[in-house]
Amino acid sequence: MSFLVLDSVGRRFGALRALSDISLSVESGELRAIIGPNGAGKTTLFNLISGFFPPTEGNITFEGAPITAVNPTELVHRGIIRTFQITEIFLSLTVYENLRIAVETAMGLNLRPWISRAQRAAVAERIAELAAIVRIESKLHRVAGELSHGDQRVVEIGIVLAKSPKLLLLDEPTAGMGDEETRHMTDLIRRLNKEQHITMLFVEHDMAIVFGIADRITVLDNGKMLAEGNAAEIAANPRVQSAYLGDAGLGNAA
Ligand SMILES: Nc1ncnc2c1ncn2[C@@H]1O[C@H](COP(=O)(O)OP(=O)(O)OP(=O)(O)O)[C@@H](O)[C@H]1O
Repeated sequence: MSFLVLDSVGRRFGALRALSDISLSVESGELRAIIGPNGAGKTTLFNLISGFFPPTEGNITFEGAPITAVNPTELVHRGIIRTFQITEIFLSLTVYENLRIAVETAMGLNLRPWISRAQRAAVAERIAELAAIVRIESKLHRVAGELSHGDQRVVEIGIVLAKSPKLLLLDEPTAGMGDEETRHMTDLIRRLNKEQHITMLFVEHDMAIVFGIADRITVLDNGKMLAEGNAAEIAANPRVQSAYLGDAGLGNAA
C-alpha cells in the first residue's frame, strides 16, 4: 500500500485547467521534489493534497483511506501538514513563545484556564526537543521579527513539527535565502526525512537542491505530469530538458 496516492486528479478553476490527470504514488519515507515552471500547478497540487480545496476530478488516498473531500483541519489530525510560500509565525513573540503556543495547541492545552506542573514540564521538554531538532536553541529568547528570514523559516518548521507530521509539504522552503541559510534549510529537510522519518514533498526552484536531496522528482508542466523519476532519470529525460530545464539548467544541476 502506497502512503499517498493521487489517481487521475484534476482541478479546474472555471474554464482554466490548473491540473489534469495527475496520477502519482509517494511511498512512506520518501523525500519527493515537485518541480516545474511558474504556473505549472505545483501549489495547486499542495492545495489538493492538504484539503484546501477538493479536486474537480479523481481521488486521493492517504495511508489507504480516501481523503478527497476531507477538510484541512482533519488532515492535520491525520498528519498532513504544510507550509506556505509566506512564512507564518508570530513576529512580535519570541521563538520560545512561538514554539510554546504550537506545542500547547498540539497537546490540547491551549484553551485550558490553567495547566498542571507536569503538563508545563512536558511542554518545556517538547519545546527543547523541537528547538534541538531545528537547531534554534541559541536564539530561543530572541523576538522572531528580529531574526533573519532564514531563521524565521526554521522557526516555522519547528512550529509545524509540533503537530507531529507524517507527511510534510514544504512550498519553496529556501525561497529568498542566502547561501548559508539555504545550506541550513537543506540540511534540516534532509535530517527531518532521514532522522525523524517524515515523508516530505517540497516545491523547489533551485535545481542544485532538488538534484542534491530528492529521492524522486515529479515534474509538472502546464498542469500536466511531464515526468517522474530519480535525479539521474530526470536529468536524462529529453522532454524535461526541452520543456523546462534546458541544457544549461541540467548541466548546472547534475
Ligand atoms: N484559486 C485559484 N483560482 C483561479 N486560478 C488559480 C487558483 N489557484 C491557481 N490558479 C491558476 O492555476 C494555475 C497553476 O497555478 P499554481 O499556483 O498551482 O502554479 P505553480 O506551479 O505553483 O506556480 P509558481 O511556481 O509561480 O508558484 C495558474 O494558471 C494559476 O493562475
